[in-house]
Amino acid sequence: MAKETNKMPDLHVKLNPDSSIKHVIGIVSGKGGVGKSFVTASLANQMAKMGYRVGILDADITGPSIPKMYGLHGSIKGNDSGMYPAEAENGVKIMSVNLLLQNEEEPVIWRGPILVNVVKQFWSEVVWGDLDYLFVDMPPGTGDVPLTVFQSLPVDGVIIVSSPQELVRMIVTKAYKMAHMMAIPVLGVVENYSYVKCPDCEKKIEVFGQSHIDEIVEDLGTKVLGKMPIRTDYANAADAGTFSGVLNEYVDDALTALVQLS
Ligand SMILES: Nc1ncnc2c1ncn2[C@@H]1O[C@H](COP(=O)(O)OP(=O)(O)OP(=O)(O)O)[C@@H](O)[C@H]1O
Repeated sequence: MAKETNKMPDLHVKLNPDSSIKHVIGIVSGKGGVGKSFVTASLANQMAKMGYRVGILDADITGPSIPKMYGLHGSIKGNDSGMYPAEAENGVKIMSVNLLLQNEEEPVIWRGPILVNVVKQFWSEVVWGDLDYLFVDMPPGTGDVPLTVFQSLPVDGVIIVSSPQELVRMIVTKAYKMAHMMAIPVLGVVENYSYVKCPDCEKKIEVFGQSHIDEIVEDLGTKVLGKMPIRTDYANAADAGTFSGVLNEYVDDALTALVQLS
């Protein structure tokens, strides 16, 4: 009789043979619209500026916003080795379903198993080349795709993005616990929309109310890696497709955590 074992099966997918990736970082959030893609792209830009070779795997298949932020459209080429990611002006390599669609305004209405396979293919069939950091922009929540990324890719750590709102404790805790259950280290939390600075008097106005993130991270045993204000100049750059020129100055602690992985 076969011996019973408690060991979980290894579901890791093989990386494309023409690629080598030193660190895989998941950017997650418990709920939508908190600025996950914004934080992903901000970290990618800063790391690229520091001289690292950086890519973004857009795993937010049904709500992809990364290509538009960088002004990229349907430019994916392929050959027998695989698909080649698009390259932003600052050298960040990007793979997203929006770059594969003939009409990027067509909605992606795919069931979970198909979404999951696309994410795996973005790992196994994309010729990323040599990268120091691959950022995975996850869909919000704790569904099929985040689960697949955690099980199939060698994720070194996750950064949770949140906003200062009512339900934040529950939402951040869920994202934290999911990573913990998958044995993936949580590098910390970036709070977005923390405040807006009055252009006349420089006063910080907490539009979404007082932040509780410091207490929440302390309870969880993790740390705050940045508090980002609402910045219309950054938002305009994202809308204009010129985000590669944005060097977000509020994520320094996240950059330090990333560099320390090396
Ligand atoms: N700090 C900020 N200042 C100004 N605009 C911001 C900021 N953060 C995010 N935005 C804008 O808010 C919108 C939502 O951000 P983003 O797409 O990054 O959210 P998301 O969490 O990835 O969304 P989804 O859950 O749909 O994937 C975008 O238009 C983005 O440019």
